[in-house]
Amino acid sequence: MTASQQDTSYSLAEAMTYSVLAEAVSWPSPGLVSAVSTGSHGDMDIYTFLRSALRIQPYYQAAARLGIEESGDRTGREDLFRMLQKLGRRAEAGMLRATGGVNTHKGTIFLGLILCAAAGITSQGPSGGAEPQDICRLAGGIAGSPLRKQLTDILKETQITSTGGRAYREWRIRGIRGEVIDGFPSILQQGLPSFRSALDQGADMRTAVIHCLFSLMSVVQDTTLLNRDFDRARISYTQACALEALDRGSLFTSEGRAYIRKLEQDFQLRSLSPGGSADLLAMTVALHLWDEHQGGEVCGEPLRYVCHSS
Ligand SMILES: CC(C)(COP(=O)(O)OP(=O)(O)OC[C@H]1O[C@@H](n2cnc3c(N)ncnc32)[C@H](O[C@H]2O[C@H](COP(=O)(O)OP(=O)(O)OP(=O)(O)O)[C@@H](O)[C@H]2O)[C@@H]1O)[C@@H](O)C(=O)NCCC(=O)NCCS
Ligand SMILES: Nc1ncnc2[nH]cnc12
Repeated sequence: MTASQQDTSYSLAEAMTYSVLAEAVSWPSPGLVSAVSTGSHGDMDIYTFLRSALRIQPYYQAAARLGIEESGDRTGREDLFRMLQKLGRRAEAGMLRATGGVNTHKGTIFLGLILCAAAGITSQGPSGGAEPQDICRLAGGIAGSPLRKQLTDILKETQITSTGGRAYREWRIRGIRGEVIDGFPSILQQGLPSFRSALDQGADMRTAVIHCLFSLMSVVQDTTLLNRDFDRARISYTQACALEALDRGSLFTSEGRAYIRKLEQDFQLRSLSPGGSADLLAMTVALHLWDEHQGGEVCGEPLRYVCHSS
């Protein structure tokens, strides 16, 4: 691997880690952990997320390197996914050591490794491109087939342990797997447009991040919401609340901000935590930063949007 390719893998991973941290610290985020709240969680706070995100960064870089290497010798997408799975399990083990056994970023690891690998591949293309739609489509190409097989296998299992697996068997809700299989429609159709629209209106990073969160919450089939109470109405309720927040102007109006403050209390009372939307939010920010900087140095120099919020 050349020095330039090493630099690219580092920059991709740095932007991904920045995005995971930006998601975690931003507020108000009903039910989620932030810099000012532990949301619906009694077992983790923002410092748990800081430790977890920094532990995961080397695995994001390793995934980007796998993508860069794959783009050269074409090891084949099934082999690449198998290597990412092994990396994902090691990253999860590292996360659990860093958090004392708490699941902060299981979904963020899964999504981030696949997207970092896809971004590694596109970075080696003729244009060195980092177009979000190209990266998301490629990510779906890497993981789609094995994930569709996982869903088929779930229907044959007698003992389903994971929430996502149960949701698929009971209601055919595909959750995180569906997002990847379909090439991240929630990000491309909702998350990225709302994030960029907020930034273009002059919003600071925190405001744009939270506006994007509500945009994602309004459409995502987030099976995390089923962890505490396996009732699919929790998904539709969360989507309806997010839509209402957007209709009232999101963080851009006093009415929207007042409604969101009420949601924070309501989600804690109902023990709702939209962790899946939080994962997709982090991925949205990373795709935006990659596109802004075409895989070059992202966080090492003042960014138009990041320094805007400083
Ligand atoms: C492929 C897997 C990730 C699938 O895992 P699983 O079968 O367990 O599926 P789910 O339970 O449905 O989802 C797992 C996590 O994925 C996030 N998520 C859920 N829905 C979506 C969605 N629609 N879009 C995107 N992401 C989604 C979510 O993760 C986040 O929430 C977790 C924190 O919330 P919390 O409520 O605290 O969760 P818990 O602590 O578990 O509950 P409590 O104890 O607090 O009550 C955190 O993980 C966030 O990231 C879901 O939790 C899995 O099979 C897998 O990882 N496989 C191995 C690795 C692999 O295959 N890698 C391939 C390439 S890397
Ligand atoms: N900020 C956050 N709070 C709770 N769960 C999460 N999963 C991902 N980000 C999260």
